[in-house]
Amino acid sequence: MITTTDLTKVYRSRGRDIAAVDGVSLHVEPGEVYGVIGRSGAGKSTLIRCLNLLERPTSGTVTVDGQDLTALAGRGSRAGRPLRRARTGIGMIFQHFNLLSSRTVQGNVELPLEILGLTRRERRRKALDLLDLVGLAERARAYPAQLSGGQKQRVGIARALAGDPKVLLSDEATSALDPDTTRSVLRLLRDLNQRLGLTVLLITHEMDVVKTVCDSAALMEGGRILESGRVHDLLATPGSRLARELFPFGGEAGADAGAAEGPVTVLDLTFHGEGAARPVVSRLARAHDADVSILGAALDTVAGRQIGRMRIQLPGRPEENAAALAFLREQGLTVETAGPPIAGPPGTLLDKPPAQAAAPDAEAAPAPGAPGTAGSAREDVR
Ligand SMILES: Nc1ncnc2c1ncn2[C@@H]1O[C@H](COP(=O)(O)OP(=O)(O)OP(=O)(O)O)[C@@H](O)[C@H]1O
Repeated sequence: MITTTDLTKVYRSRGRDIAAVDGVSLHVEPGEVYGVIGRSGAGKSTLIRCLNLLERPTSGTVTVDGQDLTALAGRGSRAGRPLRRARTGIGMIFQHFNLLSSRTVQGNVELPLEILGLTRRERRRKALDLLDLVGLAERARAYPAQLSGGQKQRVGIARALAGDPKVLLSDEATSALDPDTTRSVLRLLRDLNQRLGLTVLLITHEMDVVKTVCDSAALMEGGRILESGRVHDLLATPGSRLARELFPFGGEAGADAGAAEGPVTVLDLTFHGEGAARPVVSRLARAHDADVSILGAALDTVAGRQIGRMRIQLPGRPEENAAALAFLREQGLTVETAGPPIAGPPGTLLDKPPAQAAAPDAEAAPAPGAPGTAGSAREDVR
């Protein structure tokens, strides 16, 4: 539904060129919720503004619903007619809602309908339908100042849907909202995505947003995409920074490992699926007479599916534990041999260089299983 090819946006500032977006190639499937996550300055806002040609890219292409927008003339408010028409198929919502304070809720939703040339009656009917869709029909006559943040964002969403778009772009739409309101707005986005078949591309600095609502995600840094893919595939990818950020292992992973005598093997296990818990670790201990230490564990729901992660330690070098690794893989777990124990709080990996290329020793395979303790906390990578 959205494809960018080698998209680049260079700003010239104080005699220096800044590549805010640097060769980004993304592919967003129809009907998916796709999150681009990164810290402040990563280039997310510039990227999203290039997608609907609010900013004209320096080079590269943007195709939305089969149409190459970069081939159409103009940008921002100076877009030519074909680009303006194409833009009606792309709704956008903003962190600070961007509502007109002098207009009622209904008036705000009617604004794009006026521009589209609907009659007063058509506008009224459509605006009320849209407000109903976002659960705000009874506040149609209120003014923005009389609404909560979550209600304002719902108005923003209703307004963004006025042109019956196939694509909704969300520019940090929940960043100004508290966690409960964030969840309810994300639920609404997911609901609209499913009911209307709407493709949603959102940018965010909050891992929790990706974890709650995204089917796919990309990690952006320094204008580039470092990693991207389906969230569940990323969770099964050894060395994935996004997976580690999305779902840290929990506890003080690695805290005890340094105390071990002699060489050890530290393994990161990922359990997929919602089947009954299988006591894989105790079976491993029995079958291989292994002294297994659990260094950290967490169970959580990511993109609607239950996932468990666990870090364990076995005595001996990895080559001495080959049979144990094979046993774990036979159980359908994704197994990654961790390097030296990783200490430090979750949420710090985005500050580090990209992960090494995937180690060859892990496989994605759905399997039931349920390790340890509570899920991870909200992660803010800004
Ligand atoms: N109009 C501009 N002129 C010059 N530099 C710009 C302009 N807009 C953005 N930049 C620079 O491009 C880089 C990316 O900025 P951008 O706002 O896209 O990042 P971001 O990930 O959205 O961060 P934030 O969440 O803080 O908005 C930054 O270094 C920023 O200073």
